[in-house]
Amino acid sequence: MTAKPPSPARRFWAFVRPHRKGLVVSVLAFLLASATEPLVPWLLKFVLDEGFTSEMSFPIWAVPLTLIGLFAARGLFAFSGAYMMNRTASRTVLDIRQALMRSVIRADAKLFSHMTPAEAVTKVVSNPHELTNLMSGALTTILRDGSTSIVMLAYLFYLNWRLTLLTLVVVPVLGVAVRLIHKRAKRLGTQAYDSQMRLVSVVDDIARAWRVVRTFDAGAWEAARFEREARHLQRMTLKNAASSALMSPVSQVVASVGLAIILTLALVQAQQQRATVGEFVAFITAMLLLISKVRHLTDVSQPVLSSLVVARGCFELLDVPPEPDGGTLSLDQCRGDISFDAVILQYDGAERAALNGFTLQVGAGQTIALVGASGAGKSTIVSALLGFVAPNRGHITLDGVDIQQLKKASLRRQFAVVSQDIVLFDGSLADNVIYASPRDEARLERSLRAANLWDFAVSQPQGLQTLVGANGSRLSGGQRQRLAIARALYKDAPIWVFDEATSALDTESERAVQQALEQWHGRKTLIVIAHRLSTVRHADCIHVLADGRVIEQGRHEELMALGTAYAAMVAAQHQ
Ligand SMILES: Nc1ncnc2c1ncn2[C@@H]1O[C@H](COP(=O)(O)OP(=O)(O)OP(=O)(O)O)[C@@H](O)[C@H]1O
Repeated sequence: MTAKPPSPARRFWAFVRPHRKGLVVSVLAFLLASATEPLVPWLLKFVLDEGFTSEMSFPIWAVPLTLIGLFAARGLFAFSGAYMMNRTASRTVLDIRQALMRSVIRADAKLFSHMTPAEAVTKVVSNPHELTNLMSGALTTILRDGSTSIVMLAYLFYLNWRLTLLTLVVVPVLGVAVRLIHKRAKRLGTQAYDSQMRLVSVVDDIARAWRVVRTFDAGAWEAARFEREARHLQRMTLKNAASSALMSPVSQVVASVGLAIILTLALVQAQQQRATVGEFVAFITAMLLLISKVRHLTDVSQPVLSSLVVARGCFELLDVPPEPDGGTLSLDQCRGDISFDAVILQYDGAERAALNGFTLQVGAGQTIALVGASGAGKSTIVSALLGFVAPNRGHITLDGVDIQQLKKASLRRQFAVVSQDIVLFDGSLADNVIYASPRDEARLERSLRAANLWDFAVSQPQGLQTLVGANGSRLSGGQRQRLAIARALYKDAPIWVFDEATSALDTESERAVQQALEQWHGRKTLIVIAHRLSTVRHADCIHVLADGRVIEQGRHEELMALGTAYAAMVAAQHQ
């Protein structure tokens, strides 16, 4: 059983804690700023009392100087309080964002099957800011009105401790009412948060698939889908706000009960000649002031509640289990011998195994091809090789070592992969090739030339610094693929995997890439997956897959001579 995660408030505090010194300074500055407030009327009273007599006990210039000094001190304290509060808040936001991002980067791949990219953006970028803003706003109110409330309460005790103590009987009643409202507000707040995440995903879909939306003339349909979700969110937000807004009237009614009790008791006391009218008036005035301050304090509960809901939502990411690190062994640079031994692999929830007794031997430096109908299991082989999915049975080895014994990072270092769905980053051509490696101009040129993209790159006005747009939107399909190929080549890993990597290339580009790859033949292990069979005819061995296992294997000429599955596929493509 997994341990229950700490409450959102506790977690938030854990992020604020390292910056608590700044918070304390901010609180002190705010308190000092509010302590200067009574000094202004005091100064006026002093000037009026002392200054308008025949003998002044202070020089005239001292008055404007003290007044300006007082305001300057107040300004300084208020500024320092606000600055330190913002400093603490912004540093806390930074820490939360970093922790959330680390968690996403390390997360088990399952996370990405249910969290959309836009949800991740909201949780990592917006939520920490929103949460911290709400909390610091609430804290400022608590400091301002809380300190005055404490002073008022002390004054009330001083005036009449018995009556004050009696007033406090309403506190538990107020507590119960607040608890009930909180429970409802928390439930509604969570529903509103979930609804907001769904809305974010709808926007993500529409923005990402804008071409499809327009091609299918689905604008109205998407607008309706958006409106449904947006209206739901609006209703939930309103319900939540209404529920929180109940707090103020409920607390006032409860407070009025307290006030009624006091009034009655005070009148009874007065009847018995135990209190003067003056004392009574002073007491009631202080009490009314206290009630108004307490009302402000109860208003704070809404932002605090909302922030806890937001905190729960984004801190969920911290609980996502990280991807297991794999084994303990580390490989520096493997030779590139790969073997699959009777591997059975079935995805969670799938009806049948994607790999069903799959066996494969690849010698270091060989070029092998995997061909077969769609869904035969070719990409699953790549995922298994990279440790994204684990076999249910059988073994996969790299240079004779079971990959389960290797650390994931060490395993993945051995591969450069160009996958079916090209992913490019919103940077320049060069950034996309170098990606996360040290920059080496000669290697960059070599990779771009090998991918047949060099001429295009240097013909651009910005050259290698040409921006490719979001996910390479400014490039053609073939250019995107060639850029991904260049990135894989730049990585200079011992094993290259090209999963339908040249499907969008014209014949000339494809031939150029193939010729470039041939130069590495014998030095790199190359696994090519292709539907276009002309791409793989020169491979050292072609493995034909069906239903998760190899049904025939051999060189192109051998398989053609066999005249079975492969030959039939070739014939079909020549029709
Ligand atoms: N994440 C997944 N969860 C469940 N089933 C999956 C998952 N990925 C793939 N499959 C299933 O596993 C089988 C093999 O899929 P795989 O992607 O390996 O096929 P493929 O040979 O690469 O196909 P294609 O040529 O179309 O890319 C398919 O039946 C597919 O539906």
